[in-house]
Amino acid sequence: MTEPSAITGYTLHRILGRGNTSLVRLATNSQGQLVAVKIPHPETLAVQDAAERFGNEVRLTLQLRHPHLVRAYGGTPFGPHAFLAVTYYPKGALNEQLADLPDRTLPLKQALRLLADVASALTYLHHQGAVHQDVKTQNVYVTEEGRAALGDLGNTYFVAQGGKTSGSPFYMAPEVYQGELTSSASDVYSLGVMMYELLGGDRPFNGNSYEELMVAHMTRFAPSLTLVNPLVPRAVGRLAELALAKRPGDRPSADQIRRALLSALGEVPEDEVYEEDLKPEAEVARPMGRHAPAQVRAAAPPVNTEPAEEPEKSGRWNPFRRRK
Ligand SMILES: Nc1ncnc2c1ncn2[C@@H]1O[C@H](COP(=O)(O)OP(=O)(O)OP(=O)(O)O)[C@@H](O)[C@H]1O
Repeated sequence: MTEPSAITGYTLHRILGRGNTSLVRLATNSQGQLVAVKIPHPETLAVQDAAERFGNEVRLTLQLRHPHLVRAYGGTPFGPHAFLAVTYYPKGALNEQLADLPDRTLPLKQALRLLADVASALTYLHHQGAVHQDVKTQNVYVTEEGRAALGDLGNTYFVAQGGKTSGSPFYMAPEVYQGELTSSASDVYSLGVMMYELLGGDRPFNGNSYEELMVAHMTRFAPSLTLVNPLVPRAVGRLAELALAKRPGDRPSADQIRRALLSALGEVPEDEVYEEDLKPEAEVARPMGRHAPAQVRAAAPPVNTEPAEEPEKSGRWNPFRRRK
C-alpha cells in the first residue's frame, strides 16, 4: 500500500514533514486556501490502535474549536481515504524552530506569549473535561505573528468516558510513570516542563534512557526557574516550579498559569468565555472522541482492521516518542 496521491477537494503540493503516524503535505482546498493535509501512513491504517488514534485526532480536531488549538478544515477519520486538513504553519513545529536558534532560547516576551497561548488552549480543553496527554514542543505550531496553537489531539480523551494513558517521557508526570491515569494535572506538569524549556533554555529533567528519565521525574527537583533565568518574572517562575510538583493535587490549574503569564506580559487576564457555554444545552455537540460510547462511535465509518506490522519499529529509544 502507498499513501494516496489525491484527496477529493484538495490539490496536493510538496511534503511538509513526516511523523510516526502520517505524512503531511501542503495543499490547496476548494476555497483556494493553503492548508496542511495529514495523510496516515498505510501502516497506521493497518494497525487498529494507530488507526483509531488517527481517527480520534480527526474527530476531535474537527469538534474542538479554540483560537489556540490547531484548526481543522476538513477530514475523514477512518478508511483508505482518511485524512485531516488543518491550518498550514509555514514555520513548522516549535521544536523545529527552537532547534534552529543558536542557544535554543526565544526572547522572553515571545516565550511568555507562546506559553500563555498553550495554557489558554489547555484551559479550554480542561473546561471541556478533556485531557490532552501529549503537551510538548513538537505538538505546538507557531503563526507568523508569533502566536501558538496546540495540535495532535490523537491521544486526547474526555475524562467522563475514560481513556488510554499515554505520554512522552521528557514531559510525563511522576504519577503517570507510576501507572496512574493522566489528568488535567498531568497536562499541567507537561506545560511546566515546556515553561522550563522555553524560559530556562532546557528541560528540567534529562536522561539517556526511559528508566533514567523516570527516576529523574519521580525523585529529583528542578532548580528554581528564576535562578536559571533571572529575567523570568517571579510569579511565573513560582508557578512553573509548582507545575512540576510531584503530587498532582499540589499543581496549579492551566488557567492560573495562563493568568500569571498574561500578567507578566502586562495584560489584565480576563475569564475565557466559550461558545458552547453560551448555547442552549440541546445545541451543544456531544463528545465524539476515540473513547466515546460505542453507540456514538458506531456512526463513524468502519475502522480498517487489516493485520499488519506495527509502524516504525526502529530499535532506538526515542524520548520524544509517545509511550502507548
Ligand atoms: N499544520 C502544519 N503546518 C506545517 N507543517 C506541519 C503541520 N503539521 C505537521 N507539519 C510538519 O510535519 C511533521 C510531522 O507532523 P506530525 O508530527 O503532526 O506527524 P504525525 O505523524 O501525525 O505525528 P506523530 O509523529 O506524533 O504520530 C511536523 O514535524 C512538521 O514539520
